[in-house]
Amino acid sequence: MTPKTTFFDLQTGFAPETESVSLKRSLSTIKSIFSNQEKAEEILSSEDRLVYEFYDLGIPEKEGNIAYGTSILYPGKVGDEFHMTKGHFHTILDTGEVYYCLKGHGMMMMENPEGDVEYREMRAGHSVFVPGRYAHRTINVSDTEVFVTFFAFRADAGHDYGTVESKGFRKLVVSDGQGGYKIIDNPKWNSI
Ligand SMILES: O=P(O)(O)OC[C@H]1O[C@H](O)[C@H](O)[C@@H](O)[C@@H]1O
Ligand SMILES: [Fe+2]
Repeated sequence: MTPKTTFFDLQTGFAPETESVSLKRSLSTIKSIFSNQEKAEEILSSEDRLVYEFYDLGIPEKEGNIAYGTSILYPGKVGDEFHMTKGHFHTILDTGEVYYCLKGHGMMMMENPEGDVEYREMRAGHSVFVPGRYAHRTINVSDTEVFVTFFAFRADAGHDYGTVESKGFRKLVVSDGQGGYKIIDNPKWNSI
């Protein structure tokens, strides 16, 4: 490989000049992650919406490489639950990842197979190191502003979505009804 320069817009997170693709996750494709399924179906009965998108710069997934890009999480809620990413473990479980917030206000929610839960609030300028073994998802807790992060992790780590898809996360981040957020136990968390 040769060195690579990529411009990311600090306001939007977009990388307009690259040949890289932004992968889009609309509500219809991730609806099952939200706790209020009736609300998700109600929204989808009138129209689909883009929940987040992220850049995959196409760095080869081989040992020694670092994958990186931006993730752009649009504001919105499904019921009282804020827009969030699917979330995943890394296939190489003990793989850390670093996130740096470029814009907005969000949360990094993390949990490991032993059931330890950690979450960190993020605003522009904050970085969060997600340790190995922790599943991670980002959540946009603003009702109005996009939440933009830059991320980097070992390129061959892989994504394990299955565990989160079947069990969910132990905690949910929901509106407190007063313009803020609160963290609650996930009533549907499946420990089987
Ligand atoms: O993979 P998701 O849980 O849908 O999240 C989308 C993306 O968010 C991040 O920023 C990660 O570092 C990416 O590796 C990930 O694929
Ligand atoms: Fe990750």
